[in-house]
Amino acid sequence: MSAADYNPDSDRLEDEARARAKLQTNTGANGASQPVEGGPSLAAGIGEAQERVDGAESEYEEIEVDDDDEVDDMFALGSDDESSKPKKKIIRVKKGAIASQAVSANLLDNFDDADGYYRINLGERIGPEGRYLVFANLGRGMFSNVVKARETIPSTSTEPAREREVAIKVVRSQETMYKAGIKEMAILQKLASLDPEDKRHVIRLDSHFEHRGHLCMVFELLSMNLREVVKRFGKDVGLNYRAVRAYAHQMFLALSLLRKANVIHADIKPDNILVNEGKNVLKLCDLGSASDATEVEITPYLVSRFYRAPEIVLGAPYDSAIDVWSIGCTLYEVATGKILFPGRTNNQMLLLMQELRGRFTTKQAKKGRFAAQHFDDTNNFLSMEKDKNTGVDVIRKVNLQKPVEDLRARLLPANTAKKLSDEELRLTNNFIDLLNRTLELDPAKRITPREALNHPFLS
Ligand SMILES: Nc1ncnc2c1ncn2[C@@H]1O[C@H](COP(=O)(O)OP(=O)(O)OP(=O)(O)O)[C@@H](O)[C@H]1O
Repeated sequence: MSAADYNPDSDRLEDEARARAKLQTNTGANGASQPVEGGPSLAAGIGEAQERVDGAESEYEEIEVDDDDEVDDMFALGSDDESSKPKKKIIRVKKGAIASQAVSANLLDNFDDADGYYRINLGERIGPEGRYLVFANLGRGMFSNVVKARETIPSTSTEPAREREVAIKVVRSQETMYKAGIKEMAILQKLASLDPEDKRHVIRLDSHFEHRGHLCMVFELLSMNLREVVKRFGKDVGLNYRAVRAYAHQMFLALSLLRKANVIHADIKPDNILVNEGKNVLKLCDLGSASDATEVEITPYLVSRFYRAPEIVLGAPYDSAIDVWSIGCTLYEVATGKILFPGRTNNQMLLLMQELRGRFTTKQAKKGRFAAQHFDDTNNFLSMEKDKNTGVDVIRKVNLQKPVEDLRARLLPANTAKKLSDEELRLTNNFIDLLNRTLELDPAKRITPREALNHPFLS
């Protein structure tokens, strides 16, 4: 499956299940919608907004914001030309106050939508003393909407006032999400304390505040996520090996930091890896599913499906090796522009994994809590399929002796190999070897981040 065809939104239902499972694990709650305790009432919120407008100075300022209707188009284009840049529009807002259009919209309505997302208006100021001026939307996930804002940093006795751009993750106003956000911040702070010089490629949290019952997390601003990079610069063919190598190196640096901190990310995928404007530096982001390696819970929906390690699907105990598996799937996608295991169900994921990597050992096929759903007593794989003629669900027994797919054949077809220089051939062979080691079905045999950093592809 081409990575460009993949629509992260099509996984929403499973994502909801995943989020619920994860929130239960993280916070002991059931993930049901509940307003944040102590969150402002609608009436109080309107009063506050009105007061700020009435009390503000009469001057207006003109602000350039993204034209909201055009934002999605930026990601739809497969090119990097001028037309792919988001369109801008100028709006007038009260200086230092909430944007007038934001107020009027909110007077008629609640501040949140039905799912607890904050309805942000471009041009709105949020944060202590309206410090952050929101001017673009960056993305929306299960837990939050993320916006781009210009921060005004007040002058000090030694430095004049200045501005910089930041990303703000506005968490949905539900108690469970709020708690998950608090946990995400604690993990980010732990990781930052172990990487004081910011050399390990994990996103930096700058500060946080509350806005109308929403936890707002302020991050360094990056340019786009890796799914968008592949779609724009390597649609269906992937990026060149120099880029793959640089990205792989940085991803394993991030993983080695997580391992040092005893943290499992549990949602690594191209969407959660951001790159800078120059596309030469990446940062691992979205630690909303992360947890301490000592407090893991067995759930078949952890990690987005295409990047989900076999031990999760089988319901076996797992550790930070699940992140290495996800990195393997991500690197394949970056190098080829195609999704490695595009399974529609957990059962199909296991079939695709075995077709490429060979059958599970008897021990693995028996070990996990969910293994009996996928294997019979004699370890035949039970592939759940639809009959091609009748469309009825059927179970096909698969007794796979050897892999039927081959990473080498996919990454180095014979006609390509002949055209490569010795150096290119060496690089490609090393990449195939690294991938094989990240995609070991047995987590105990899977390469560790430290070993990966010393692998010939990266050293
Ligand atoms: N610091 C940042 N700089 C630029 N863009 C960002 C930043 N943080 C997040 N984004 C954008 O917002 C999107 C959603 O962010 P994030 O994954 O952190 O949110 P989420 O609500 O936790 O999502 P999920 O559904 O994956 O849990 C990212 O894929 C990215 O495109």
